[in-house]
Amino acid sequence: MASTVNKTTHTFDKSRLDALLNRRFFYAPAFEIYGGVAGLYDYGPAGSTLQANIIAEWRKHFIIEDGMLELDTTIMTPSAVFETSGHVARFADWMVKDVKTGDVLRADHLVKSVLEARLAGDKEARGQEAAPPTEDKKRKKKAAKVTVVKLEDAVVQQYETILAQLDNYGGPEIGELCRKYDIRNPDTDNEVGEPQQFNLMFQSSIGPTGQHKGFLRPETAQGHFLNFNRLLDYNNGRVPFASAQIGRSFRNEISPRAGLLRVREFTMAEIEHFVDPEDKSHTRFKEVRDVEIVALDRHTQEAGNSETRRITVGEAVDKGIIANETLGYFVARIYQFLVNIGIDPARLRFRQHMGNEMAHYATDCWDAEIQNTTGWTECVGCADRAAYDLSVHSAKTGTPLVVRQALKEPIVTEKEAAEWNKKALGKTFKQDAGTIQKIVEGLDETGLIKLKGELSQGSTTLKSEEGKEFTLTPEVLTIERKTLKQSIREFTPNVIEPSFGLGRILYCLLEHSFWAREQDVERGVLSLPPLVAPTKVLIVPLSAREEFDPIVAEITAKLRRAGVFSRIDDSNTSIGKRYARNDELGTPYGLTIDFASVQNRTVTIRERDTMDQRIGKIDDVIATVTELVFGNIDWAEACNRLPKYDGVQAVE
Ligand SMILES: Nc1ncnc2c1ncn2[C@@H]1O[C@H](COP(=O)(O)OP(=O)(O)OP(=O)(O)O)[C@@H](O)[C@H]1O
Repeated sequence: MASTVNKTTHTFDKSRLDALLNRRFFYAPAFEIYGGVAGLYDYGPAGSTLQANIIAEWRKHFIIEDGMLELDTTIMTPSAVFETSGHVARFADWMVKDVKTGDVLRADHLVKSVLEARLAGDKEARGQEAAPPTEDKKRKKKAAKVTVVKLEDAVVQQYETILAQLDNYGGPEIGELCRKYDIRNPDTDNEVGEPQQFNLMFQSSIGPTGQHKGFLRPETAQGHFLNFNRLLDYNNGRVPFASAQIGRSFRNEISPRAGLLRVREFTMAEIEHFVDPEDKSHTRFKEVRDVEIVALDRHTQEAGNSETRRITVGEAVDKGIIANETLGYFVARIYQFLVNIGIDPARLRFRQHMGNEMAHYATDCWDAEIQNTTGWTECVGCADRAAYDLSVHSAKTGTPLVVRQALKEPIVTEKEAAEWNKKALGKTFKQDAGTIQKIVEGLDETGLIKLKGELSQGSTTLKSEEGKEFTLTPEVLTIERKTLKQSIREFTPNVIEPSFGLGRILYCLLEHSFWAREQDVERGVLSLPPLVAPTKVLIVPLSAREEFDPIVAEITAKLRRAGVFSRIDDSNTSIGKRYARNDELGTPYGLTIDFASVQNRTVTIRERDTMDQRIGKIDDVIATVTELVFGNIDWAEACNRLPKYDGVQAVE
């Protein structure tokens, strides 16, 4: 970590952060000069590099560390794929319409915002917020239409229970809540109609005829499943293995109003870990057993509250709170990744899905939620999807998507088996022969024993699905007990899926990193860790005089060779202003080049958060800053190596 600095006195101000992100072009509404489109954003240089650095760390942390197989599959997907996966029927959210204006709102979000606003109004009425409201609180209050009204205790309790269980409700239940609690459109105060489902996929057509329906994918997962056989082959036919993909996804969100937290086009990073359904242990689980997370489990929420507990991943798996080791392994690795890139661990929790919230086929699901000014937001989903996806694609296409495993010890079993006299079968039953064989193949052990008994008495009668009857004799069919040796085990693997939304993570990281110095509240500082900061080192020559050029060139080249991304700021403003500008960009270190640099070959290094400055010989400072950037040392260690700069001294 770079430094310790007291940022606690600073009150977070979202409007200042938004202004900074816009001013420094981290991101901005797309097509702005055409009026923009809700839920579409462009990233500028700082935002793009920040995202690229988060992705680079993601690749290192997951793909390289666990030898995952990387994929890049298509976005445009034929309709059949999403019909089979269930997206065409079920990838939908509930929306409600304002009965007078026709404005469309996402139903669960409406209930949440209205009830939260009422609870905030109640809290204020009860005088629990003694401190005078800050600008930010006033702004939020206005946006959420908070009116200060004290509620009955029982009503407060009901609202809290509803909010804890909101993700568990379907459309009809949400409709009932709207009526029961008089939930209206906050913008107009009009009533809203019954919730209706709205499919979130963007539809398109492939080719000029318009006959081949397609969709822009709403997640990258299907590309992994459809390539399963090739991936399995690439992995020498063995499971477990994981595939990973980083790419764009598209969702036609109902009313995206939360900046990067809810957009219509975004970058996802997804892992599909294929595992034997009978053995979901993980060989590296012991390495993460002691990782402690804040967990909000299913039972707590279903009982109507939101109390969390600290628990190690090891204990959670041992007690069956997290379903299996592989899921636990990923929960821990997700925690480590998010904290490494700078997410505040005090504002990170893992929330388990409730029964109704989870897809019907999933066995367990945990969301990494990050707290920000809008509340707790799911940023990573981590689900055990069982064998659902591979099974449905296999059934639809007739392509087996299975693992065949040679058994160490063959399994020997005794079974009743049908023995056909094919000639007699064909002669007697002609075109019905196939149907008859199918009926017998479909019988279980008990059915075959029954048949055997009947045949031993002379004949048996079978009935087809259509109700046609066939009488069989021992001349056509006999049932015999046989010893069978099975040396191959065939199974459909289960899938554990961690799914990351990079925009949500990036935005929460910006919120967690943002603060302002007491002496300069107008400007902000982004305390991004060097690992992800867009620029690692700012090179600041005292002025644009030519005599500094050779040293600037030398330092730039040496940093480049060391793999440290730097930028030069030789603009015509004071050094203080140049540093302030780069504090806003999150640049962790600055090197100042002045006349002493030319005379004595010294430079000063400044740390962003403390503004502490140290001085040293050029090569020593470059070596130190390189180690700082790569996280090998912290600022305290840098201070041991380099003396404090008091503004005048030179270094021998
Ligand atoms: N509209 C969106 N904008 C930005 N990121 C998104 C959006 N929808 C999903 N994501 C990201 O993709 C990840 C995986 O998607 P998933 O389908 O689990 O989300 P979800 O449960 O549909 O999210 P929500 O309930 O918030 O709509 C999420 O954890 C999130 O980070």
